[in-house]
Amino acid sequence: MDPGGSVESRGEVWSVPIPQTEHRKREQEKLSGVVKDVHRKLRRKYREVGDFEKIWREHCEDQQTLSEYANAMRNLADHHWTRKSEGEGRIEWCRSVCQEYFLCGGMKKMMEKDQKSAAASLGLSSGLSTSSLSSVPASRMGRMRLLDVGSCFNPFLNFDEFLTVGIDIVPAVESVRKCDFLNLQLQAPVHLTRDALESFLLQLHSPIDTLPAQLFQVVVFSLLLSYFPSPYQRWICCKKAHELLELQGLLLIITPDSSHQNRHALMMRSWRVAIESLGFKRYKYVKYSHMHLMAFRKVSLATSSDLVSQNYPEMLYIPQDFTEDEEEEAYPVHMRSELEDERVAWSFSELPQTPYDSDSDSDSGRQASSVPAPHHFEDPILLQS
Ligand SMILES: C[S@@+](CC[C@H](N)C(=O)[O-])C[C@H]1O[C@@H](n2cnc3c(N)ncnc32)[C@H](O)[C@@H]1O
Repeated sequence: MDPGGSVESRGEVWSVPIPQTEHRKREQEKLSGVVKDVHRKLRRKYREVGDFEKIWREHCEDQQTLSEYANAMRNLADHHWTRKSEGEGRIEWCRSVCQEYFLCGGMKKMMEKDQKSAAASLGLSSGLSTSSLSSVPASRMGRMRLLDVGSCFNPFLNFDEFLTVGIDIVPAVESVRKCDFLNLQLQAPVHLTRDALESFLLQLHSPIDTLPAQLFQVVVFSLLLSYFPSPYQRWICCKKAHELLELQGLLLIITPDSSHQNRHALMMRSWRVAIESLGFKRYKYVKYSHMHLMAFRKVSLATSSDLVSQNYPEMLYIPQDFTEDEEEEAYPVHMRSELEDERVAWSFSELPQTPYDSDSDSDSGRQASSVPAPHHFEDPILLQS
C-alpha cells in the first residue's frame, strides 16, 4: 500500500481511505486552524481598535499565543509540507530566482536592459559594452547574504549558496534569531570586506534590535505580509527591506491567494506600484495555485519623493482587509463582492499606468516561468486564510 492510500492487487488499483491519511488530514487542519486563528484575531482587533501599534505591542507580549503559533508552523513544516513539496515549493522558487539572478547572469542582463531604456528615453544610443557593467563572477561572489524575515523554522539554512540570517518574533528553531522586524532600527551602512561581513552576520545573536543598512543581497518575505492586519505595517516592512538591501539586491515576496491568477490582478498591480515607488523594479512574477510569488530588484537608493500624498501604504491591501465577520473570513477570496472590486478598482484608477506583467523578463504566469514548474503541493487549508 502506498502512503496515499492506493492498494494494488492483480493489476487493479483502488483508492481506499486509510485511517493514517484521514488522521494526517485532520491534524493538518487543526494546525492550520491555529495559524489562521492568530491572523483572524489580529485583523478583528485591528478593525475594532484601529491602533495597530497598540495591537502589535499586545500581540508580541502574548507569549502563549505566539508559541502555539510557532509550534503549529514548525509541525506543519516538519510533518506536512516537507515530503509533499520537495524541491517545488515557495522556498525552491526563491532559491532558483537567486541562482538565476546572481549566479547565471540575470542581474547583468537586467542592468543592460535598464541602461538601454535610459539611453532610449534620452534619444541616445546606449553605446553599451557589456564589459562596462560591473558583474562579479559566480566563483568570486561568495555566499549570497539572505535575510529571511518571519523565518519560523529557517527553511533556507540548508542551502550552501546562502549565508542565511533567519529572524522571527518567535523563532521555532534555535538557529532563527529573535527580532521584531517592524521595530528593527537601522544604522548607517558599514563598509567591510566580504569576509568581514560574513563574520559579522555569523556572530549575530538574539535578540536583534539594530542592523546596518545595505547589508544583504536578498530579503525574503515568505507568507509574512498577510500576517499583519494593517497595510501600513506591510509598507514599513517593504521600506525596511529596501534599506537593508544593497543596490541590485532582491526582495522576494510570497503572499497567499488561492484564487485564479486574474481574480486579484488589480491588487497585484497596486502592490507593484507601491513597492516600485520605494526604489524597486519588478523582476519576476508567478502565480501558483495558492500564492503569488514576486521578485523585486533594488534599482535605486532613493525612494519616490511623494510617498505620502500618493497613499502608497494603502495600496498594499489584501482581500482579508475587507472582510468583516468570521464567516466571510474563512472564504475571503470567494466572498468579496464585485461591488467591492469595483470600489477598489475605482480608487486605483488614477495610478500610473504600469502594465500588469509587462516586464518581459518576468514570468507572468506559470507557463512563462524559467524556474521549475510549480506543483500544487502547498497547504491549501493554511493558504486560504
Ligand atoms: C505564516 S508564517 C511563515 C513562515 C515561513 N516564512 C514560511 O514561509 O513558511 C509567518 C511568520 O512571520 C513571523 N512574523 C510575524 N511578524 C513578524 C515580525 N514583525 N518580525 C519578524 N517575524 C514576524 C511569525 O512569527 C511567523 O513565524
